Amino acid sequence: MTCRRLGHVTLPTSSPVDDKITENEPEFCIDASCYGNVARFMNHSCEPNLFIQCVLSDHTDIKLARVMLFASKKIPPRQELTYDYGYQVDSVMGADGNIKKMYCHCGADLCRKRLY
Ligand SMILES: C[S@@+](CC[C@H](N)C(=O)[O-])C[C@H]1O[C@@H](n2cnc3c(N)ncnc32)[C@H](O)[C@@H]1O
Repeated sequence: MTCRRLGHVTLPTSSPVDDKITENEPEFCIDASCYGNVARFMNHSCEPNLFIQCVLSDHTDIKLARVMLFASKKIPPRQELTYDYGYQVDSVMGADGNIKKMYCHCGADLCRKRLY
């Protein structure tokens, strides 16, 4: 099964002795291809009005933190909610092993031009 990311969320690895997981590799990703909530419709922007944060609420397992979005500025009514997906350019590989590119259309003045 391929893993389609809603956002690039990196959580700490479970154990330093787990040699399958490197320090910079996320252990989990959010896959909204089959199921999701309204957040699956939020687009990326290089100048977003939301930021993403992992939050612990009713337990202390950092691996199962809730991924929450918070306003980073005052957002007028009817303005699109966006966050920075946080991909590094050239960090996404297709099933064929080739680096995948996705161009950004956020329209921000300081747009980085690539999602990944
Ligand atoms: C979580 S979905 C966002 C909702 C999606 N736009 C829709 O209509 O259902 C993520 C996908 O939206 C598109 N997308 C989101 N932000 C984008 C952006 N700034 N530039 C280009 N494509 C974007 C990409 O295809 C990306 O894989």
